[in-house]
Amino acid sequence: MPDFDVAVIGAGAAGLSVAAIGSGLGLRVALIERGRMGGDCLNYGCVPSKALLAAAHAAAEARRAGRLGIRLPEPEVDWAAVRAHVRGAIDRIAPNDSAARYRGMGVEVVEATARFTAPDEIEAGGRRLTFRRAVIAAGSAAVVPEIPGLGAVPFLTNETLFDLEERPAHLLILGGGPIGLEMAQAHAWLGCRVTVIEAAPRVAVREDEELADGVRAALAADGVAFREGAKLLRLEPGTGADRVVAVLDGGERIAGSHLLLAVGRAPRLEGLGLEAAGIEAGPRGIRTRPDLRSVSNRRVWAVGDIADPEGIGPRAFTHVAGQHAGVLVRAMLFRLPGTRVDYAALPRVTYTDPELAQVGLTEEEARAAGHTDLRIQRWPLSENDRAIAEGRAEGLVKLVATPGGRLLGAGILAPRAGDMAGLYGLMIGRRLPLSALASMVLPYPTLSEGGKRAAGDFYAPRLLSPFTKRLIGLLKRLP
Ligand SMILES: Cc1cc2nc3c(=O)[nH]c(=O)nc-3n(C[C@H](O)[C@H](O)[C@H](O)COP(=O)(O)OP(=O)(O)OC[C@H]3O[C@@H](n4cnc5c(N)ncnc54)[C@H](O)[C@@H]3O)c2cc1C
Ligand SMILES: NC(=O)c1ccc[n+]([C@@H]2O[C@H](COP(=O)([O-])OP(=O)(O)OC[C@H]3O[C@@H](n4cnc5c(N)ncnc54)[C@H](O)[C@@H]3O)[C@@H](O)[C@H]2O)c1
Repeated sequence: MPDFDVAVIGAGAAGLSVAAIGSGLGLRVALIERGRMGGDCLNYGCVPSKALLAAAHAAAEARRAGRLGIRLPEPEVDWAAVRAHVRGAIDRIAPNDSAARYRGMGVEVVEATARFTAPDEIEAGGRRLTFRRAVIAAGSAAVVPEIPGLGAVPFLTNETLFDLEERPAHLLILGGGPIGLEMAQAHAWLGCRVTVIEAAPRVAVREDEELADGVRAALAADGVAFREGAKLLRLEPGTGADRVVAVLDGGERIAGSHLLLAVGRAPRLEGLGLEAAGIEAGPRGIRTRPDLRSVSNRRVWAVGDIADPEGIGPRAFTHVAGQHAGVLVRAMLFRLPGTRVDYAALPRVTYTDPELAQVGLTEEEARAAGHTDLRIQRWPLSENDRAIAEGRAEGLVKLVATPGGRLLGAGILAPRAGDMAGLYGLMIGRRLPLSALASMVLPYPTLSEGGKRAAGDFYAPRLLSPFTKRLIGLLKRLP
């Protein structure tokens, strides 16, 4: 008889969900965590980054109130108080993820590093735990790339950025993905000089180009400097307050006070003892089947940032960790056949202002997936009454649909775009046609009307066609 029905490695978003559901279903669950309960999202990711953005946003709102006729003095940024706000947000949520709460649920929380010692055994904190099923939820960590000179300069990652005691005078950010862009805008709004160095031809390179251009323009207006398509040759120690110098191909030298690495994430595979348990993994994570079961050890499953279902690489989001937990419970515990991860309606949001939300496929992704004939429906916020009333009319809703009106993807560039994303996820997931959105009654005036107008436009050519006009001509003669 194994010690545990389920042994979970990692108490981040993914592991916590699995442990809570498992113990709720009456299973004997061990949850092993070597660091802070709550993992990256709570301690070094979503929560501190959104808390910092909220503080920065308040400063930005004060500065731009002038567009509405309200002139305020330049806001004073109290860095220590901003940090206290960020810490306070983490502390407020932490009890939900705490060891005490999970022990109260009946979970055996082991505060130690876990490593497999056999296909059905884990060693943690000097204990050997046998299991019926193991779930690897060890997450991912910031990539520290091999750049000449990196070892000789101080650098930050998401694990150290939010603990900075002093406000950076000039923050150099390597990488223009969601972390780089969110942190660029937050720090610019908080009064730091910011330069983003991006190797790809443009920042937000995975996002729809039209929408990404809008994000870049907004950040540039906030004072963020960009070097796109830049090759960083080496890093050198600087002098005085400028502690880091980035030397680019072409000779440009950019001196900054701090350097943030935001060049992607790597699965935390090291030290897990995967070989001892015969668990296959690659650079993108634990190789699993679409139902998240390891391809090589039937007792083992993987969820969250560390899982690589079908070799497509991780989708590193907290909501994906939650989705994985749901799939795992159906496949591993209820053994429902056909259960699999499905990313067709997956949302992702870059929480800049305006936010960039994408649900399902971008136009480029849809074409790459073999949809050669697409209908692209756009609605600019400059045509949205609420956006105009609020003086925030830069942005766009862009729908990607089949010629028959099936929605494949929706991109939104707008304030709080993420809050509008759910509707499109539901449409794609339930295969609802654009007519469902076009005929929906939405409250006026709201930004969400933009999507309805974009969907309505899809039917406009048919509605206003000569055939319809002839039909109306006939119908009007009826008594
Ligand atoms: C700056 C930043 C901002 C982000 N913002 C967002 C956002 O706004 N929205 C969003 O959806 N996602 C966001 N993310 C992504 C999100 O944080 C991750 O997708 C999510 O945390 C993944 O959860 P996880 O449980 O897979 O891994 P993690 O949260 O990384 O948890 C894994 C846990 O496993 C533990 N562990 C690892 N190895 C071992 C071992 N051998 N033994 C014991 N314990 C171990 C680790 O200590 C860790 O606590 C952000 C990420 C970052 C870095
Ligand atoms: N809002 C959110 O949901 C949110 C926020 C932050 C992070 N995340 C998750 O975390 C993941 C990681 O975020 P990220 O921004 O670190 O990674 P990313 O992989 O999304 O972006 C990294 C960027 O760095 C660039 N890059 C790579 N090497 C470089 C180099 N040597 N020099 C210059 N640029 C280089 C890449 O071209 C890319 O544009 C995201 O993909 C996402 O899944 C989500």
